[in-house]
Amino acid sequence: MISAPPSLHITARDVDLPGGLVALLPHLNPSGTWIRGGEGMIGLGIAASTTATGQGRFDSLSVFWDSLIESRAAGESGHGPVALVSVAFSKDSESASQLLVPEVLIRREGGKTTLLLITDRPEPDAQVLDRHGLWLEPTGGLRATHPAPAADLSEARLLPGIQSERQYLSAIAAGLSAIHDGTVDKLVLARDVLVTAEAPVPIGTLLSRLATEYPQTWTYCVGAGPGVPQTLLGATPEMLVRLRGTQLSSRVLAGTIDRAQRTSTLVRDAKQHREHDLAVTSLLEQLRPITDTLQSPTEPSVLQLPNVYHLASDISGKLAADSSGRLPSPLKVAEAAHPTAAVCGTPTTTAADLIAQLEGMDRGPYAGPVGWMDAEGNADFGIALRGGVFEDDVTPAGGRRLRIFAGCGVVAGSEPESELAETKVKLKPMLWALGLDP
Ligand SMILES: C=C(O[C@H]1C=CC=C(C(=O)O)[C@@H]1O)C(=O)O
Repeated sequence: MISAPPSLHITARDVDLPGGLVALLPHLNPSGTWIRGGEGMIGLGIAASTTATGQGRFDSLSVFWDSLIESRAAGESGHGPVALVSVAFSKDSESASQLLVPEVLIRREGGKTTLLLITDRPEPDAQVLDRHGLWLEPTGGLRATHPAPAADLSEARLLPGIQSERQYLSAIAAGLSAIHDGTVDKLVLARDVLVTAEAPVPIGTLLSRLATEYPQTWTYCVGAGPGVPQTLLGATPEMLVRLRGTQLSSRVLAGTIDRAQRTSTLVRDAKQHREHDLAVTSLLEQLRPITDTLQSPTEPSVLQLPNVYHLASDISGKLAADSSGRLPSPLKVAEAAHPTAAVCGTPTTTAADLIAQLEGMDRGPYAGPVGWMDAEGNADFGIALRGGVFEDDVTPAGGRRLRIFAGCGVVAGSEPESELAETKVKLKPMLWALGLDP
């Protein structure tokens, strides 16, 4: 854990980024990203960071963030810092929840690009940019100083994870028994697979592949860089909470078919709707105490991704202020919303206990909140799905191991073999980005 610097120096300027964020990614080694449809942000380096575990992980990250915002050098640019955050799924996880403030943030919104430099001491801008492989032309164009590294994934191999496919099928069968005896109504069971790469895996390249192929999703990364406990990355289609001032929105997904099938199969399937409705209900119940209004559509729509179709409900609402007029902080809202029955089950606590028993693994940040927040209380927290975690050991040739996760909602009527097949389709984006699913 790196402690907070006493004050951060922030400079901001508009820049030109002719090729956009995604084209720049392969040239860089990001410490964080959040990109969708070419907009969002790339973070480089780390100006401040912290980690937390346990029941109080949201609170610990919040306390660090509040003190960081308060102690920043005021008035330099009118811009506050931005933090990239990932929170472990479970209070019992050994994996660290992370908050990091990048030293360089390239942010693109509405076609406009802003460059933020956030340092713990005054330093020439050119020096900071050079450290991260960037150069700012006198005319305002932001350029990469290095060519993109070649990604040699020819030696990448796919290995079984903690559970074999057979064990996963048994876990689903056990989950179905718990549903039949009335212990739970829904349970989301996940499994992992392992990818080993002999050569280094350029993270910027992986992220740019995901962002290009899956533009409807949020391409996320938190933690790449020296001194950080883990690197989490992926491309999630699910938004836990998006906050803009008092406005809140969420995209709940649950109910899935392979893209090879017809959308009508999904729309007409009562089991898929039950699975979806439980996820929507859980989010609404969890957000109700901290909101003044909440609206959800009467019927879900169908979200089309290159690999799957999902039932989707876009929820919107207004945050409630407390008696002193203060809105809940972004991490408080994420904590209230997490975990929904899209990734846990119904009832939540019983489902979480069963998940821990039946999956036999630590989910780490998989299915936890991931995203960013700014000093004004705006935030995007997605759910860390369709992604994986780089393990910290590196082979002598610079090779890495990446653990990738996928899960499925199990309700009465679910069939273990179909759920296993669904996890394979959900693993596709990451495997494809790694050159393992041509
Ligand atoms: C748990 C995952 O997906 C969730 C989100 C969308 C659809 C889901 C489903 O149909 O089972 C899951 O609830 C995952 O991708 O690992």
